[in-house]
Amino acid sequence: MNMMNKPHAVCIPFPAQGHINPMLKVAKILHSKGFHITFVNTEYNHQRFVKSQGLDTLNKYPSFQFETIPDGLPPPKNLDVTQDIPSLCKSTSETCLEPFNALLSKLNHTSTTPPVSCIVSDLVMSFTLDAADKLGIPEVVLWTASACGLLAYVHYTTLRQLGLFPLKDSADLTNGYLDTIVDFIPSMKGLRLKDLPTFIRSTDQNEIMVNFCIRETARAKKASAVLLNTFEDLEHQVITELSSIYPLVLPIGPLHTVANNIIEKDVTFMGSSLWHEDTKCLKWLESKKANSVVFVNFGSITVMTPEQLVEFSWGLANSNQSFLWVIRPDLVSGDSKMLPSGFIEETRERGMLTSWCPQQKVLNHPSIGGFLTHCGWNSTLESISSGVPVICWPFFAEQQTNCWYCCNQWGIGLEIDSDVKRKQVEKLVRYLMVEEKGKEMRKMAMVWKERSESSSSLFNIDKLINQVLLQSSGK
Ligand SMILES: O=c1ccn([C@@H]2O[C@H](COP(=O)(O)OP(=O)(O)O[C@H]3O[C@H](CO)[C@@H](O)[C@H](O)[C@H]3O)[C@@H](O)[C@H]2O)c(=O)[nH]1
Repeated sequence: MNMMNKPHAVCIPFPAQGHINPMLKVAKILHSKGFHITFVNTEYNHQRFVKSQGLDTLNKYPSFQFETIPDGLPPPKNLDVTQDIPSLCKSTSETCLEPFNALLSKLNHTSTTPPVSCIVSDLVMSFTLDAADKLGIPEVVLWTASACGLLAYVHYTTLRQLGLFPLKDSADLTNGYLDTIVDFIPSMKGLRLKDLPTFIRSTDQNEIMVNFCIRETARAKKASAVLLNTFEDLEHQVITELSSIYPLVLPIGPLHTVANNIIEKDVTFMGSSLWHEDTKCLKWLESKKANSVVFVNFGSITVMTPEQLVEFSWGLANSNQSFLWVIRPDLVSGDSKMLPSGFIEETRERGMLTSWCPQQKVLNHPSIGGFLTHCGWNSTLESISSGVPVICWPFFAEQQTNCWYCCNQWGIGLEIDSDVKRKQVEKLVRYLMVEEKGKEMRKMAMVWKERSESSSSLFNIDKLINQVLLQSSGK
């Protein structure tokens, strides 16, 4: 197709690793289907992206270009950290519309680029809907977390109406109140308040994240479609419920495996990590027996205390199992970030530590038998599509909801108490890796892997392109 006649999708993720990964997959899929792509990062993340991927890689294809807008925050001192999420939510919603409008106008006045015909935005960047409105082009929004997470956020308003948010007293955080069963969210019976996205655990009715989530999930109703990085079998009831709330809901996941079926070789070269990936661990995994290694990784945002680091360390050491543990440079809060003395010596023969790894490749390695995870949605879905059961230590946001589904609905998860203790880590790791029940969970995870491969997501991607993006742009 002549370059100037191509439909042109501007893809804009929320500026965090767990959002960039799935958006880049969508962008690559659309590129393979003939779209010209402009991928918009924040200036800060683009610098990190250039550092980890290399400028040549990013500039390789004229029909897949990168642009930036400022995030509205002062630049962090360190180039390798995840920025504060509430601050990013506030600043993107308050400051990004103007530079985004200016960027769209620039693209529309560039003679070598086809006019922008649609926007694919993160659902939590709803300022972009105003930009699409101004240009009279369609916008679809991508929800990068679980469908159950989205439905729970949609019901934040109900929690407020019922007086369950804000909490009456901070004592409610510890006195058992969070065990209250929530019975008013259709298709999500049996969850407790503590299984809902964590931002409602506050006595402040102006809590930034609660108000942000209420606003963004409501504004998404204006989009032409809501894309979900999940698959029908996994979250059927929740997806049906969401379809009664939003005009068009399209499950198109797991994006990382669906994309493998579609993406042309040309753009597979480009990774999406903001950190440099250490690939030595893949070699190390080669030396291990099938299903014998626990993979430990808490995503890009989780922060733990030095005490929690110590409990995990001794729990892993005492389990006597092999492990690959990713400790991000900013994983531990405070000044004392040391692993406990004696830990390295004790685990030298069976433990490997690194600071960032190619996670999907690791999870697909035959040596991996279990995943100790924070239950970020990408990690959960990557584990499911690799047939690997999980031990969950949810940190914040909708990770608690994902954990509940892993443990109570999908049969692939065990939960570690938030106040983590070494004894429980040791016990659950051994349970998963050695005991019969753990083997059953691994079989269940394999069932989900197969179901994820035969999902209707490919059909939904065609529907997205033919009935939404191309229809409305007249291409
Ligand atoms: O060493 C590593 C560590 C992580 N990853 C990748 O980084 C992503 C991490 O995403 P996720 O597991 O979802 O964790 P977070 O970074 O914490 O994700 C944020 O975004 C998710 C999607 O919206 C939400 O589900 C989470 O709650 C939110 O914290 C995944 O694709 C991983 O494969 C790597 O490639 N290498």
